[in-house]
Amino acid sequence: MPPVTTAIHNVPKALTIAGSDSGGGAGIQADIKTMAALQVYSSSVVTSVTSQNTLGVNGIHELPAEFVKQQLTTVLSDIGSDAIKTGMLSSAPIIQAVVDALKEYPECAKNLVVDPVMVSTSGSRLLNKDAVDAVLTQLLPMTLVLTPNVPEAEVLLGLAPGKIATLDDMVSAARQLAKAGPAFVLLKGGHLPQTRHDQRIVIDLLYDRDTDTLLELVQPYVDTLNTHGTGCTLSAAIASELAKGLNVTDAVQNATTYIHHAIESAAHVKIGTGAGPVNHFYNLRWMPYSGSSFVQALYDALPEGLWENYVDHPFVRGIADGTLPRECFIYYIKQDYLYLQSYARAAALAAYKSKDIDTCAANAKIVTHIHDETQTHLKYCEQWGISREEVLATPESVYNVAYTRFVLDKGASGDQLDLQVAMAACLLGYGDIGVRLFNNPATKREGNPYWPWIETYAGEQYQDAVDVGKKLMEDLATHSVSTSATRFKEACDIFEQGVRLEISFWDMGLNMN
Ligand SMILES: Cc1ncc(COP(=O)(O)O)c(N)n1
Repeated sequence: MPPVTTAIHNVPKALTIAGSDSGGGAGIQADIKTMAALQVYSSSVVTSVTSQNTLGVNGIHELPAEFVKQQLTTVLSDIGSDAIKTGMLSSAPIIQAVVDALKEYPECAKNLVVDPVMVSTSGSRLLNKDAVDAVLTQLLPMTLVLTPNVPEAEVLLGLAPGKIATLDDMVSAARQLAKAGPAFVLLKGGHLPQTRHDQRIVIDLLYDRDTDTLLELVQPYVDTLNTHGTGCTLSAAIASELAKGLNVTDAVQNATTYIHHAIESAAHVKIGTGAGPVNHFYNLRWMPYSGSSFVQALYDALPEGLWENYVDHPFVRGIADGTLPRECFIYYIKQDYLYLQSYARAAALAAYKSKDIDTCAANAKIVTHIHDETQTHLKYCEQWGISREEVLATPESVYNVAYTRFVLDKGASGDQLDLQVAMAACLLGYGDIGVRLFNNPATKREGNPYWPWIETYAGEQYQDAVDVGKKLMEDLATHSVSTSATRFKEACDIFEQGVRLEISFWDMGLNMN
C-alpha cells in the first residue's frame, strides 16, 4: 500500500439546533461532544441559554427568533450540513423561524432528526405548551427521524400521562406519530424497561413509515442516575451517523450502541451532586500517532524517501521493463525461495504467539499463502532450467541470513506486534510493488519474462494476504501501542530496519552476492 497522500477532503458535517446547558451534560454541549466523539464536524445554533447543573434548571434566557434564524442561515449558507438535529426549541416563534430557514436549504434539511424536547428530566419546561402544535404542524412534516421518549410521545399524541404502558402501546404510538410526517419514528423505551429471560432490558422501537416495518433495538438496562442528556446525545449520534452517509437503520443502530456505552461507562462517575451526564468520550483513546491507522503511521515515520528507495529500486525497475539481467533474477529468486522458508516459520511463530484462535488462523493462512508463493518460485526456476534440487542446495547469502534472522529474532524476543511489524516491510512492500507495476502503463507486459512475477503480487490472493496482515497489525496496535509512545517508537524502528533490509536484498540481487 502506498502511503496515503495528504488530500483536501470534505469531512462529514452535522449541525445542532438546541439550547445551551451550562452544566455541560445536555443540550448544545452534549451534541457537540457527541459529534466530536463520532468524528464529524459540528456547528451549532443556540435557541436558548439555560443556567443549569446536574440538579436542575435555574433559569432560561430565550434568544429572539429572528436571531436564531440568522444563526441558521449564516451557518447553512457557508458551511452547510450533511445532517441536522433539533433539541430544545423553546417556543412557537423559534420553531417557525427554524422551519423557515430550513426550507431555504432543502438539501441540508433532508436528514433532519427531531428530538422533541419538552420537559427536562429535572422537571423544567423547555418547550412552551402552546408550541407543541407548531412541532406537529410545522416541524414533523419535514422530519426524517423523530426521537420521542414515552412521555413526549404521549404529549404529541394528546394522550394522558401513563397511557403508553406496554410494548404494544409503544408500537401503536410509533405508527400514529409517523402519520404526522416523520419518515421514521424512534420511540425510546428507557422509561418502560422490560424483562426478558430474567434480564432487564430497554427496547427502542424504530418504525419505518414507508415500509410499515418495525425494528426492535434492544440494550441491557443500566441502573444509574447518570442519564442527564441521554435524549440529546442519542439524537446527536443519529445525526452524526447520517452525516457520514449511513442509512437510517444503520445510523440508529450505531447511535443506540453508542448511547448504551456512554451511559454504562458513566454509571460510576461522579460529576455534580445530582443526575450526572453520560460519558461522551468513552470511545476515544490517546494514541501516540495522529490519524486512525497504525500502518499509515508506520509509513509516515520512515525517513524521507526510504520507502521509494525500496519499491522503486533499480531491481524493481528492471522487472517492470524486463531489462533485469536474467542471472540477477535467478540469483534473487533462489535466495527469495530460501527467504520464504524463514518467512513461513516467522508466520507460524506469529500463529503460536496469537492470543486467540482467529488471529492464530489468520497467521496460519499467511503460512499457506507463503507456501503457494514458494511453489511459484520453483515453477519459475524450472522454466529457466533450474531444478528444485539446485534451489534447495543454494547457500544462503549473508544478506538473506541477516534479514530472516532479524525477523525471527524480533519474533522470538519481542511480542506478536514486533513480529508482525518485522514481517510487514516484505508483506506490504511486495503488495505495493505488485499493484504499482501492474497498474503502470509503462510496465512491459508482452514478452516481459517477469510479468508473471508482477501478476502474483498484484493478484487477489497476495493482496488478500496483505489485507489480513494489515488488519492484524491494526488490532494488535489498538491493544498495545495505543497507550505507549515508547512501544510505537520501537515498532517504527523495526519497520524501518525491515525496509532497509529489503533494499539490501534488492542490492544483493543486482550484485549477485
Ligand atoms: C438545554 C437542554 N436541552 C435538553 C435538555 C433535556 O435533557 P434531560 O432530559 O436529560 O434533562 C436539557 N436538560 N437542557
